[in-house]
Amino acid sequence: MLETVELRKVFKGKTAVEEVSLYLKEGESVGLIGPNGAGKSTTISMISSLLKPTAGDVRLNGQSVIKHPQQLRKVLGVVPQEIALYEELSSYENLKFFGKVYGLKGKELELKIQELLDMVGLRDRQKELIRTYSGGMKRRINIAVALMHDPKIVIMDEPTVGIDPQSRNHILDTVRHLSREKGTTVLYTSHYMEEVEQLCSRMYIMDHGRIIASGTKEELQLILSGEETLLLRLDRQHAEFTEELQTLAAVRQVEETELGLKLIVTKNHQILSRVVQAAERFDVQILNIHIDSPSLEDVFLHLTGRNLRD
Ligand SMILES: Nc1ncnc2c1ncn2[C@@H]1O[C@H](COP(=O)(O)OP(=O)(O)OP(=O)(O)O)[C@@H](O)[C@H]1O
Repeated sequence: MLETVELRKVFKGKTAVEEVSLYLKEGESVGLIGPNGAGKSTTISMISSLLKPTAGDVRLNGQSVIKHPQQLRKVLGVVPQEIALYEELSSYENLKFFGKVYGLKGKELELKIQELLDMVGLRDRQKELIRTYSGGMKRRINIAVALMHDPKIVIMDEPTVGIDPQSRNHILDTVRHLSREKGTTVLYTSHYMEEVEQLCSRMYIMDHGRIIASGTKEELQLILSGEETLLLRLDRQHAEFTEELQTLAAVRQVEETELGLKLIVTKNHQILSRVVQAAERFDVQILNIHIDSPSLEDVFLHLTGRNLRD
């Protein structure tokens, strides 16, 4: 349905996006995930024709839309990171205004406004001024605005950053509703892996302007199929013990986490006894060991050498 072909963007000699080719099939929800500065917003701006690519193409049903974006604009709804609402108007009045811009009127406009207010869970607050809303509520109305013209394709740029859990849940439910009930095609960018895992059937992982991996959750996990994670809960932190673990041949990565010391190791019968021996040598007590398959966050760490939210 929608695809990008080797998109590239250079800002004053600095490459922000390089060879980004991705596609969305009709009705799919696809994640675009990467840390801050990876190039997600730049990619979205090029897809939605707000920014001209240095090279590459954006195609809707095989037709280039770079020179003639009107066709895509009709079917595309973009939810930007910034809030673009009139603070001194109520959410109802904002939706009415934007609905009219899209050519809606009369009963059709009223029905659409109420449907969207329901969808984002703010029907009972519609008379209140936007300036009295929380950040999360504004974000939800921003989403409703982008949906006023019933777009077939919706692109959301990190819609849940910095908002309260209730608004976050409403936003995630809205995306599910769009996908399941309306068959909307969704491109959802985030740096929260768990959101993309929950909402999307496929994902693209982006870092330093490039797509470095893509596929379903299961396909991406195959990247680390020869490995497993060990989570060690210890009686105390011990820097030398951690360093010692890093020298063990089977250990790929060691990371201090809130839950304990996390190791990504090559599947290996002897690793547990080596870890236990090292703990004895440094007089560290292991309270608990949890063995698991690597998560998508681990895959990301493996591919990029850093955590998504570093
Ligand atoms: N208008 C611009 N002029 C110059 N450099 C820019 C411009 N817009 C983005 N960049 C740079 O391009 C790179 C990619 O930025 P982009 O905003 O696309 O990343 P992102 O993945 O969306 O990150 P974030 O989550 O922070 O929005 C960054 O290094 C950024 O500084």
